[in-house]
Amino acid sequence: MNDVTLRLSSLNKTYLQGTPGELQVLRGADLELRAGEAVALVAPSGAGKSTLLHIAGLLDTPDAGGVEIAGRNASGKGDRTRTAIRRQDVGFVYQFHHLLPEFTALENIVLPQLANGTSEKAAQERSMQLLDRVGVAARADHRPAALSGGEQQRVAFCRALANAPRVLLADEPTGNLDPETSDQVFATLMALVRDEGLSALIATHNLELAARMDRVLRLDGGVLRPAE
Ligand SMILES: Nc1ncnc2c1ncn2[C@@H]1O[C@H](COP(=O)(O)OP(=O)(O)OP(=O)(O)O)[C@@H](O)[C@H]1O
Repeated sequence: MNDVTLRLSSLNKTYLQGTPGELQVLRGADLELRAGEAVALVAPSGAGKSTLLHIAGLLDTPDAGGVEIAGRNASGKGDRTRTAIRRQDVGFVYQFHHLLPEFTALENIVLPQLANGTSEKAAQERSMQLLDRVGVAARADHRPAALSGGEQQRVAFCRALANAPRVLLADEPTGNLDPETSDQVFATLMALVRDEGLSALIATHNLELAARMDRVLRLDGGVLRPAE
């Protein structure tokens, strides 16, 4: 059985910049993320973590190499296919919550489900279950500005998982929180990842958090290697 939910093969990415010209960020990066596995991605600032996550989540394209998500090959596919794969099987979490400010916490989680064809009733139920799991159900009707930083990030996790993706990609998901809140919110994220049987690739500068995951990979010189 093929239980690889995210496969990155020989990814290359070069940015064209003014001076000195070209910057090669990825030089043959490979990754196999298995079902239910949480993997930390560590690297110095500017090494290419966000680039790798954007390519893995089909928000950007590599110059060469392949991306396969939940058994579907996205390489060389058009925007419609890539968007469909992304909507169904990829959830994103960023350092900042990026919730829509004019909608409530609940609505922020319901909306991506409606966009994916889920009925309003089912979307509401799933959203309330997720909010309950992260301990923010009592704040369902609050807008993001009326939530604490930790609560905002918990709601952002729920939104990322709204459509029950197979793969979660997170870029410094607790990087904007104070250490104590970061610790608690990270524990909530890991519990969600485990409950949902997700595969997660989580970029972090925090080596203590990285050590709580199943594996730690370092992005170094444009390739991924197991961290020492
Ligand atoms: N669109 C772009 N055009 C040109 N250069 C870019 C572009 N996006 C990123 N870069 C450069 O590529 C390198 C890698 O950027 P990236 O954001 O992937 O790094 P990162 O490891 O996520 O960094 P950080 O930890 O600081 O967020 C950086 O030197 C950055 O300046």
